[in-house]
Amino acid sequence: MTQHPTADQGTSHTPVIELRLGNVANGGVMVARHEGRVVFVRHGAPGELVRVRLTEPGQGDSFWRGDVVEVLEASEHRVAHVWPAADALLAKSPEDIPGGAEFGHLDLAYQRELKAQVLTEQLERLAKFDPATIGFAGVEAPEEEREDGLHWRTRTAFGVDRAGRLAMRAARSHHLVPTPSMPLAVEAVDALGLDQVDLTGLGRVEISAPQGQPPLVLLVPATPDAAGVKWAGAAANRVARHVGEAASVALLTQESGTAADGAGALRRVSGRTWLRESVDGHEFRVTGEGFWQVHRSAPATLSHAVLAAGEPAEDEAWADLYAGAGLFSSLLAQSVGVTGSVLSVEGAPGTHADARRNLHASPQARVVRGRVERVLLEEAGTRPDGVVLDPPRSGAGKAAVAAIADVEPERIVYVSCDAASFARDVALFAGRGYELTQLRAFDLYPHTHHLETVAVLRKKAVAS
Ligand SMILES: C[S@@+](CC[C@H](N)C(=O)[O-])C[C@H]1O[C@@H](n2cnc3c(N)ncnc32)[C@H](O)[C@@H]1O
Repeated sequence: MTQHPTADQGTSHTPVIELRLGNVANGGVMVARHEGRVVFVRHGAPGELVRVRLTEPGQGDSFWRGDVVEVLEASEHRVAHVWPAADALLAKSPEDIPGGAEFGHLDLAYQRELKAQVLTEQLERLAKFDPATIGFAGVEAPEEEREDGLHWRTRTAFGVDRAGRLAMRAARSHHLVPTPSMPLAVEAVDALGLDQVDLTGLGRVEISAPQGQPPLVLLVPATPDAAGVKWAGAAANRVARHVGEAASVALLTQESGTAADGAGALRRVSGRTWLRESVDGHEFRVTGEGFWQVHRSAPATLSHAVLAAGEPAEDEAWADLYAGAGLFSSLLAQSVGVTGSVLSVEGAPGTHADARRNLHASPQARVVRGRVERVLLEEAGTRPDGVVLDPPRSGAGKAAVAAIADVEPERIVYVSCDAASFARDVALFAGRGYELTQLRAFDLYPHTHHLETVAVLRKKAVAS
């Protein structure tokens, strides 16, 4: 049926059209076609017949984007949204929907099916590789998951709206939506009641809430100049008074990029500026602005998957690249023992300092701060038994893949949180003679489109 975008209920700038949705694409959108043009649609499911409000469709655009506003024929996998505030069918406008729960209207098992389809499609398209050939069995639940997939985020970042309220950004927008409650976060986050505090003067509120420990509330000024820091300081005092001893409060006063870059100056307001995490009896200090896995089960789930994939053994030499606070390095150090070695490489200063402390009692671990691609240049010819890499969402990229391939590890364990950059890097490794031999995927971001993969790459056997 041919339909032209039509004005809908007086909102002439946001036309609504009827579409039959096709497959899921990377980013959690469904692909549909309208008069030959591709439309990427949020909040739907494959096969559904829906009415879609287009987002600023230009006649010259090669594709359009839109949001489901009404479901005419529903998928059998559609359920009541787990977070009513993020339900596109209840919202007045897409600008009123906080981002970060774009699969919340689908049952959990089906969310995992869609994630497996995206991973397969990315590997086929970017690496010309069919993961079924190595027995890829779909996306697994994390260890210790709740049936409803809620309350898993131990790290949650909020914005602050003009009225000084706790807020989250709408997806693909700068619009801030007041967010007094966040059901994907562990319960300790809502329990702080920061929606009752005037946060004027702050630009960001990052809450880290490890299990069994008081949370740390990290506050970032709305503007980084001296006046902005003063305003933020007053807000930080209000937060500290409100939470009392239930949480620590710190102010990040100088930023470069994100807090995880660790380049900021962390000022203690109350309590302490760091957290203690523990995994399988290993204790980790994590500085306020440092990296730690987000899902409460992620550190254990991923550590176990990495050890099972790489099988590090006594006496072996391993490298842990993009090592964060040393999560995998610690477990590798235990596996290789004092007669083995682990090179642990992390770029962010605060997180690197954490790794140094966390690996202090492991003389077999060498903790180096620097960019992976640079540090590995100095390791040429070392030929480690294994390398673990866990890069940020953008992946390792050409230079780091080349540097890893140059040291010729026997096996590579690649941990990734992005299907597209992972598939691109698999293709780069293939160009250097490494092939994918194992692949597991974990649903460490329930109700979002994200997933985590743990893969093994090995040098292809050369035919004699
Ligand atoms: C996804 S985290 C992984 C951390 C760790 N494996 C864990 O599970 O806790 C990626 C880490 O890589 C660091 N990083 C990003 N780019 C880097 C680079 N080019 N060289 C070294 N480290 C980098 C970040 O600071 C961050 O700590």
